[in-house]
This record gives sequence, structure tokens and C-alpha cells, in this order.
Amino acid sequence: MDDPMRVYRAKRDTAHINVTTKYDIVGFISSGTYGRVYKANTKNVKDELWAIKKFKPDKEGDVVTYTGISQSAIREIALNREIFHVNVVALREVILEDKSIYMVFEYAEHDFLQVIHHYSQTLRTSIPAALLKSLTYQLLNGLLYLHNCHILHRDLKPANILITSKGVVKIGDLGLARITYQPLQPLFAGDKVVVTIWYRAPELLMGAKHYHKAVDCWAVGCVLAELASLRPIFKGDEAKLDSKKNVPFQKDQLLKILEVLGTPEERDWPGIRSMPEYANVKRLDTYPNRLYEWCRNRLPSNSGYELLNQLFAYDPDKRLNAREALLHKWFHEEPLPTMNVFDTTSDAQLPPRRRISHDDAPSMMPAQATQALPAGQFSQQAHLQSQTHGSAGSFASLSGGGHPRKKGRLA
Ligand SMILES: Nc1ncnc2c1ncn2[C@@H]1O[C@H](COP(=O)(O)OP(=O)(O)OP(=O)(O)O)[C@@H](O)[C@H]1O
Repeated sequence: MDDPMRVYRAKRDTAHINVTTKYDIVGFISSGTYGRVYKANTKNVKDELWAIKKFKPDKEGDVVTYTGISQSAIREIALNREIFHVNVVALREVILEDKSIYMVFEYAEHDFLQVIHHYSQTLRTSIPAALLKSLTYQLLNGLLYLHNCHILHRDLKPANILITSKGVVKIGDLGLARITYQPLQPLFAGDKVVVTIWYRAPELLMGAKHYHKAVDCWAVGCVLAELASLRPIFKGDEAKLDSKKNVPFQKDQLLKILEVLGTPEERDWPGIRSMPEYANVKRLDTYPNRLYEWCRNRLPSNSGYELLNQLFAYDPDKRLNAREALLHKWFHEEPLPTMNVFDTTSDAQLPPRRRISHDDAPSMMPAQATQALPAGQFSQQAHLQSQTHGSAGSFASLSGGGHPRKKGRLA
């Protein structure tokens, strides 16, 4: 006969965990492409903060229906469950409740965009070298881990790179991330767009059919340059798809790059002539490389310039990878990067806490009575609720070839 305690425990473990019975919603943080993010605290535990991302439920017309979990949500959940690193935002659990999916992440008080705004708008001074170096170092450290796990982030930008109140950098938003050993699809098809345009690597802008980890390293170069100058280095206007969804030539974005890095030549980038957009680039004016001048007042260190120059190699095969970048001498000369990026920041100069609003918090609440899911989905829920620990394992089951999300530009 079944042990009643065992039956009780089994029932308890597969019962619904209600988000709002486990967490107090402190407020609304932000609305992203695929959902809304809330700040939450574990019930009855002081200062145990979380960021809960609630995916938008699928809708058929105005009716919310349980049509399954979107490809994007599955990918973000699946990738996050397999990874664990100090510089990547940790997923605590996933809760499936009332036709919605909730991902519970460790909470990060700041992000790179907010630090950039704080220095440009409030302090009106450049980011000190020690902070700049620590932010970049930890970002590269997280990226090296992802790349070692064969994960491309594909959407690195200041808003997606978070910092905890203890000064630890955490790469977030793996919603666009992909496993690299999947057969790579052509980059642009229909309305698929990869990487916010200001951080988009030249091989993508030139129409490359295949791309790899180097696209993330280009984005790190853009982020480093933005931290150093407090504004996006290549702030191009995105050309939109035409009515037939033809992929346009991103002339303005490429011009912004050419103006600083000069016109790429065959010796910089063998194979450039066979790139789909080469003829279009040939028609543009030619520019000299001005990166050294660009750095003069913004990144006034020779080795800092060298690092940026190598992250901005046109040829993706020559571009510095995350490991090489971490070994770069800029990080090994004074001031050295620190574990707490704010080690050398006075209290008065610390960026403010993340702003939250209270207006939207009620829409977080699921309906009072949690609707029963079809039988098969209980096991899925129990599966998803397991905690995320351990190192990157096999991703074979994650290799669905869904559509990357179309991303908007930074506001
Ligand atoms: N762990 C976290 N701690 C604190 N805030 C977070 C956390 N994760 C996300 N946020 C905030 O919520 C915002 C949106 O989150 P996220 O980028 O994951 O959603 P998204 O739907 O992919 O959005 P987007 O389309 O803007 O990339 C972030 O820019 C950040 O401000």
C-alpha cells in the first residue's frame, strides 16, 4: 500500500505553485518585447529580491487561450536552465500558472544603460577608468562562459547588461540567444532581425549568410565605446523592410561605422568582395580610419584603444574573441578590474536604484482560481519548476529553429 506521506508529498510537489502566494510583487519594472518584468520579494523573507518576467499569454483575438508555450519563451527558459555563471543572470525557477509563464530571475539593481545615463545626465562626467574596466571585464567574463557553452547572445546592448547592488555584472535577456552548433539559417528572412542595429556587426550588415560568436564581440566593442563616450558610437538609422519584406541595405548604419573605422579593404577582410552588399558599399564615399582620434578624449589609453581596435576588426575571423580580450593588456595594467565594479565609486556617485512603478502591479496577479491545465501540462510544469543549477550540459533538446524576435532600438 502507498505510504500516505509519500502520496501527500507527491501531490504537494505537483500542485500549482502560485506566484503571488510565494512572492510579494513590489512593483512593475519594465515592459519588453515578450512580456513584463516585475520586482518581487520572497514572502515573509526580508530583502530577498527577484525580477519576475511574465510572458504575454498567447491570444486568439481578444480571448486568452492556452495554445502552448511560445518558441521564444521555450528557448529562453531552456537556455537559462542549463547555465550558471556569476556574470550571467541566474534563473531561479519557472512557474506556469493561469495561462502565463513566469520566469523568476535574481534581481539586479542597475544596468549599463542606467549607468551611462547617470554619468552623462546627473554626474556629467566620464565613467572613471576603474569602473569602465571592471564593467567591460565582467561582461567579457560572462560572454566567455556563454561562448564556451556554444551560446551566442546576439542582442548584447547596455539595457541587457545588468549589475547587482553588490557590483556584479550579469548578462541578461537570453531571449534571442542561440546554440552555435545548430545549422545556421540565413540571417535575414521575412521579418527576422538579429541584434539591435547600433550593435550589429559589419558581417551582418553586409548580408553574411553565416555568422558566429564574433557578432557578440563586436557588440562588446560597441558597449565599451558607449561606456567610454556615454553615447552610442554607431548610432545609425535602421532601414525598414519594404512592403514585400525585402531586406534593405543598412546604408546609414554602415556609414556610421565607416566614418570611424574607415572603408574596409580586401586586405583587412578577405572575402569582402563576395559579400552580398559589397556592391552597395563600393558606391559609398571612402573614409580613412579615425578610431585613434575618436579615442583621444574618450578612451585616453593606448592599450584601451588597441583593445577597441581589435574588437572592431572588420574581418570576424580576425576579431578578438572573449578569451583573447580578457587577456588583453588593458585589463592587466592599473587600474585593475575589481570583483565589485563599484569598489572605487563613492556612495554619492553610485547610480540610483532601479525605478519601479506601482500602477501596473495588479496586472501581474493571475486570476484567483488557477485554471487546471490539461493533464500533460502538469508534468511540464513540474519539470519547469526545477531549480537551475549546474554547468552547461547537453543542448540537443533545445535546438528548435524558431524565429528570432524583432528588436526595437534603444529609446
Ligand atoms: N534580473 C533583472 N533584474 C532587474 N531588472 C531586470 C531583470 N531582467 C530584466 N530586467 C529589466 O526588465 C527589462 C526587460 O527585460 P528583458 O530584456 O528580459 O525583456 P524583453 O522582453 O526581452 O525586453 P527587450 O525587448 O527590451 O529586450 C530590462 O531592460 C531590465 O530593465
